[in-house]
Amino acid sequence: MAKQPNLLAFPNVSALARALRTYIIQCQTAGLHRHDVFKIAVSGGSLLNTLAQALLAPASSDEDVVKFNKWEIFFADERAVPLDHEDSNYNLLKTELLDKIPENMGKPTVHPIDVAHLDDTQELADQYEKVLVNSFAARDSVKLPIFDLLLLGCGPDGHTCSLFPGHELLRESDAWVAPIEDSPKPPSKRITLTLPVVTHGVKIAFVATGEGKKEIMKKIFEEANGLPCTLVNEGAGDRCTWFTDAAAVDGVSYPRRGSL
Ligand SMILES: O=C(O)[C@H](O)[C@@H](O)[C@H](O)[C@H](O)COP(=O)(O)O
Repeated sequence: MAKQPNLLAFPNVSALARALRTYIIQCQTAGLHRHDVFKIAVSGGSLLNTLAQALLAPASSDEDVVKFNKWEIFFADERAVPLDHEDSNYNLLKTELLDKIPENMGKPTVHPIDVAHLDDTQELADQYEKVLVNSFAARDSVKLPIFDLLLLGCGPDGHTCSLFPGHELLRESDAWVAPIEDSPKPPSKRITLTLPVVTHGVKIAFVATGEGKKEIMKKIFEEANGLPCTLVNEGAGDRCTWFTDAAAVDGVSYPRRGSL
C-alpha cells in the first residue's frame, strides 16, 4: 500500500508555527544540498500569517537559521490582479512576511506574476510557466519542475491552490501552470500550478487551522472523494505533511502525531 500522508496536530497555532519552522529548515537544508538554492511555492490565505510567525522568530541555534538569500519563492496560485491589490497573494506575502524580514536575515528572490498580462489569463499562466522553465531548466529537458517544498492551504470545500472540486483543471496533465476564469472563490480569474506539479514536489505541506476546517478535514482523511486536497494526499503519500491545530482535526479519525 502507498505510504500515507502525515497528519500533525498541535494544541495551538504558536506550537504549530514552531514545528513548521523546523520542518521548513529541514526542507531548506535538503534543497541547499540538492542545488544550493531553496525553491518554495506558497499559496495565499491564512497560511501566510502562520508562515511569517514561523520564519520571523529568532533562530534558536546555528542549525535553526532561515537563509533567505538562498530562497526562491514562487506562487502556487495567484489572482489576476495588480500586485498591490488587496486580493493579490503577492501583496499578502509582502505585507505578512517580506516587508518584515530584518536585513540581517537576507533577502529572498521572489517571482510574482507578470501584471502586463492581467487581461489574458492564458498568457498570464504561460508567462508564469516560462518563469518556472527558466528556473528549473528547459521544459523539454525536465518533465515537471520539482519544488523543494510546496506550502499550501486547504479551503473549506477541499480546494487547494486554485484547483477546485470537480473542476476540469484537475485533469490537466500537460501544462505546469494553468489559468482559471471561473473560480468559485473570488476573484474568479486566477492562475494555478497544476496537480502533477503539486504532487511531484520533494515535500508538500498543508497548513489548516481553526474550527472552520474540521468538517472538510474529516472528508479529506476519511473518504476517497476526488477532492483536490485528497488527490494531493493520494499523489504525494508520505511526502505530504499536514500542520493542523486541535480545532481543525477535532473528530477526525486518522492517526495523528503531536510532533515532527
Ligand atoms: O489564493 C487562494 O485563494 C489560495 O491560494 C487558496 O488556495 C487558499 O490557500 C485556501 O483557500 C485556504 O485559505 P484559508 O486558509 O484562508 O482558508
